[in-house]
Amino acid sequence: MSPSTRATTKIDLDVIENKEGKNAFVGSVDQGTSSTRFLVFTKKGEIAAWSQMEQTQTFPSGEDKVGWHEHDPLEIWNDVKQCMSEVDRILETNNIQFEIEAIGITNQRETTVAWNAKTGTPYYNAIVWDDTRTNHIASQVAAGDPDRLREKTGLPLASYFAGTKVKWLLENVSELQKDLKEKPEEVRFGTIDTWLLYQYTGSPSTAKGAGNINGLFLTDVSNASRWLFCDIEKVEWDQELVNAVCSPYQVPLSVLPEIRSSSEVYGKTTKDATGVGTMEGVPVAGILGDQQAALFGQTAFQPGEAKNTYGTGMFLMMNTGTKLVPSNHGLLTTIGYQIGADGPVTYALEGSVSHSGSTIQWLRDQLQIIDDAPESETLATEHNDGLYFVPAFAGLFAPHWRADARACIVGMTASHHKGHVCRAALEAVAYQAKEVFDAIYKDSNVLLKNLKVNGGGTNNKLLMQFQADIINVPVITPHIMETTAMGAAFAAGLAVGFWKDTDEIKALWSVASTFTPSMKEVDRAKNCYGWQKAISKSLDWIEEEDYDEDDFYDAQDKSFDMSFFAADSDANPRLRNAVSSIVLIALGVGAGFLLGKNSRQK
Ligand SMILES: Nc1ncnc2c1ncn2[C@@H]1O[C@H](COP(=O)(O)OP(=O)(O)O)[C@@H](O)[C@H]1O
Ligand SMILES: O=P(O)(O)OC[C@H](O)CO
Repeated sequence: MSPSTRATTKIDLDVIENKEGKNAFVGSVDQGTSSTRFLVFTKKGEIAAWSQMEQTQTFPSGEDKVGWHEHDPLEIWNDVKQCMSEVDRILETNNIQFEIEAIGITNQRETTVAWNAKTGTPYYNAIVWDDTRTNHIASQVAAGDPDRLREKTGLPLASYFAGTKVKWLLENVSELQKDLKEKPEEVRFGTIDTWLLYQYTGSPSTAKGAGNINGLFLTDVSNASRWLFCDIEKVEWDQELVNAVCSPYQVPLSVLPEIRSSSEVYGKTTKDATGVGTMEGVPVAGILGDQQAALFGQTAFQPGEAKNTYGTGMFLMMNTGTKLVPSNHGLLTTIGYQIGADGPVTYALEGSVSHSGSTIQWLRDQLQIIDDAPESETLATEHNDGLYFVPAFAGLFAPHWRADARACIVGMTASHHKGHVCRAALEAVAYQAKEVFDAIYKDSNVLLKNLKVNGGGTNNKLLMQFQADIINVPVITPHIMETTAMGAAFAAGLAVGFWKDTDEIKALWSVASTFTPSMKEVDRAKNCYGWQKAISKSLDWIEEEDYDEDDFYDAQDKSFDMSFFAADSDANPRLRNAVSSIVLIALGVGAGFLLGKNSRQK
C-alpha cells in the first residue's frame, strides 16, 4: 500500500473562522503505539485538520522471541512527515492559508531507540514499551526486591521501563556495544519524543536507510521519568541508577538526552527535515509523554484531578501537584509536567495497564470474532453470565506487577459464545481501571469524584457505562476527544504565547457526555468478586526458574557477560544463585555419595 493511501486525512471547515485571510494554528504530533497523527488546532482549541496513519506492529517470531514487540523508527519518522504533508495538502486544497506557530510532540512512552549520531542510522528497531524480553533483566536487577530503585525513580523494576531496554540493546546488538566502547560520542539513546525532535531539527544524512543527523538531543521531564535512570526529585539522570540497571556496561550520561521542561522553544524545524514548506522553521516548543499530555489536555491542573486514557494500553493518572506521593499499592510516582524552564515540576500517581485496546485488537486479529473495534460493543451480550477474561498477555502491570501472569478466560460453560467473550474483554478493561482507581485512593486518600476519560476505547458506550457502574462515579468524555494531541499542542502553544496561561486553556475544555453510575451495590460487589477470582487464576503461570536457566546459558555463551559475573558479584545475583545452587547440589551429591559409601562399608 502506498503511504498516501495509508493515511486518513480530514478537515473541519466549520471551525476555521478566517477562511479568506491567514490562520494561525498550533500543530501536534501524537505518536502512539497504534498510530501516528498530525493535527492542527485553532486558538479556540478546535481541530482544524488532521491526518493519521496506522503503525506497523512487528512481533518477531520464534520460541525465544515470545513477547517481543518492535517498531521501525524510520517508519515512524516517515509517517510523521507523511501526516504533516497530508494536513498541508488538505488545507491547501481547500484554499485555507495558514501559519503553524509552534509544534508539540507527544509520544508512546518508554519505547526505546538507539541510533548513531554520525550516520543517523538506528542500531536496531525501537523496542516497544509493552515488550517483555527484558523481564529477566528487571528480575536480575531487582534481586528479589522489585522496589529496590523505587525511592529515587518512583518505579518498580519491570520490563516496561526504558532502562531495561537499554541494557538489552547493549547485550544483544554488537555494533552498538562496540560503538559505546570505542566512540561513545556517536551513540544516542532516546524515547520516541527524542527521536522525533532529533529528526525535526536535523539535516539529511547521506547514509543509506538513515534518518537525519545533527539534530537536537533532548527530552522532557515527563519522558525522562520513565527510564529507571532519573532521580525524580532532583529531576536529573543519576549515574548510580544507570549502573544499577546496565552493569557491567559503562553507560555515560552523555548518551542520554538532556532533560528539559515540557514547554519551551527547544529549536526550529530545519529546512529539508520535514519536506513540507509550511512546516519549516517552526518552533518545536512542547514535549510530553502521551499520558501526561492527556492529563494536560484534560486540563487536570489541580492536585486531585485525574484522567483515564483507553488506548492500546490504559493509563489512569492523578495530578499530585508539586508533591511526590510514594505508592505502596502498585502505582507509579511519576513526573506529570513542567511548564517553562523555571516552572514548578508537577508530579502524578499513575496506574499503567498494559492491555486495554490491544485486547480488542486481539479479538479482531487473532480470534477474528469481530471485524472492527466497534463490533465488540454490538456483539457483546447484556451480561457476562459468569465469564471473565484477564488479558494478562504480557503479565500484569499496575497494580499487580506480575510478569508471571498470563491471560485466561475463566468460568466458561457450553452456553457461552463469542458475544460473552466480547463482553468479558470490555469488562476486563473496566475492572483493571477499578483496581487502579482503588489504589489511588489507598495511596493518596483522594476519592476521585469523577473520571475524565479519552482515547479510542471511549467510543465504546457499553464500556463507558460499565466503567461508571464499576467505579461508582460519573465518567466524563470531553468535547475534543483528541485530548492527548491537545495536551502537547497546549504545551507548545503556551511556550510561544499562542495561549496566555492555563486559565485560558481551562476555558477551552468542555464536557461532551457523562455516564452516570446505575448499578446496584450488590451487583457491583458480585462482579468485582468474580474479577478478583479470575485474577488469581492468571497468576503464577510462568515459572521464575525459566529466567534462571536462560541467564545461565546466556552468560556461558557470552564472554563479555562472563566478565561482569567475575567483576561485579552484585551484578547478577540470579546467576550467582544458579551457580551457587549447582555448587551446593554438587557438594550435596558428593557428600551423599561419600556417606552412602561409608554406610555401605560399615
Ligand atoms: N469502539 C471501540 N471499542 C473498543 N475499543 C476501541 C474502540 N475504538 C477503538 N478502540 C481501541 O482503541 C485503541 C486505539 O486508541 P488510541 O487512543 O488511538 O490508541 P494509541 O494512542 O495507543 O495509539 C485500539 O487498541 C482499539 O482497539
Ligand atoms: O500508545 P498508548 O496510548 O497506548 O500509550 C502508551 C504509553 O505511553 C506507554 O507507557
